[in-house]
Amino acid sequence: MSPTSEPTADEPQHRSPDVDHTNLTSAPELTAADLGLTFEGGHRAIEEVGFRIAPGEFVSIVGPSGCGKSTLLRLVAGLLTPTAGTLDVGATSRDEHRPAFVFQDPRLLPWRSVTGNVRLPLELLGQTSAETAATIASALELVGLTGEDATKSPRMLSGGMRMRVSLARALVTEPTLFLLDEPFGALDDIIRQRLNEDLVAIWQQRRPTTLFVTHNVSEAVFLSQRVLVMTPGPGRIAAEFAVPFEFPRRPGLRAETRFAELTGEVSATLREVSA
Ligand SMILES: Nc1ncnc2c1ncn2[C@@H]1O[C@H](COP(=O)(O)OP(=O)(O)OP(=O)(O)O)[C@@H](O)[C@H]1O
Repeated sequence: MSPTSEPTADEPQHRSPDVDHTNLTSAPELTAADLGLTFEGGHRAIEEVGFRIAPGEFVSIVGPSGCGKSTLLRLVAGLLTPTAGTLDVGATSRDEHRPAFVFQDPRLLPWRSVTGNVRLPLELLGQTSAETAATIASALELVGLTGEDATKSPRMLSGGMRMRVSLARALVTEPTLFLLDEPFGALDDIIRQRLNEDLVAIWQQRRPTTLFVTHNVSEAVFLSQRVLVMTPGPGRIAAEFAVPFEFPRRPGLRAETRFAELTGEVSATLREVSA
């Protein structure tokens, strides 16, 4: 564990021989220094947040409820503007990095089929149905949905499948910056674990710079190269943990002593900062 308020990530340190680094040229580096956000009305959500996230890195953020995790993600997405400090997403325009956001609620349009939902971001980019067919098929395959699923209406799908559609819709534009806000929080344990395994595989294949917010420490450790722990609001980054496990992450990792030990350490720190 290392307390951190300044940018500390060191890209080579997080490189793993088991991970494909070939797509890293387009993924952004994220740097924050003394970052703060005070909402209108005076509520300080986060303050003095500092980090450096390497291009293509997978970082999870854990912290007590209300500590500002979603606020931090919204700042990185450009949905909020910092009221203090600096945040650099490695480009003058966030569009350059095609950011994609996934929320706990899949937010599918009920009147559109699975394909129609996944096509939406491409339509917003002005692409026609003929142009998008192959891209949509590839996004659906990436998240484990079949051609038969593609024709279904969202109401015919389980919660886990709806989340797969939400992931496909986010991935269809091939984002280089991937932001996920507690996406699997409403799912049962087994479905959640499968989606975790699939998400790691997708990240390995595409290598977007990824920020993942979760309340679940075990999920954070399973997925990430690094876990940041935030204090209660106004949130700061109190500690960070490097996750040294090789990729791909196998389901059996969760049963290993080294996994339990690291999860225990992160949980203990979270309890400490929350006390
Ligand atoms: N638009 C807003 N105006 C004022 N305060 C807000 C606004 N949005 C969020 N907050 C407050 O800012 C703080 C941080 O909220 P945020 O949603 O970022 O926390 P969080 O860590 O993601 O919470 P949770 O884990 O419960 O989802 C909370 O106290 C919240 O009530």
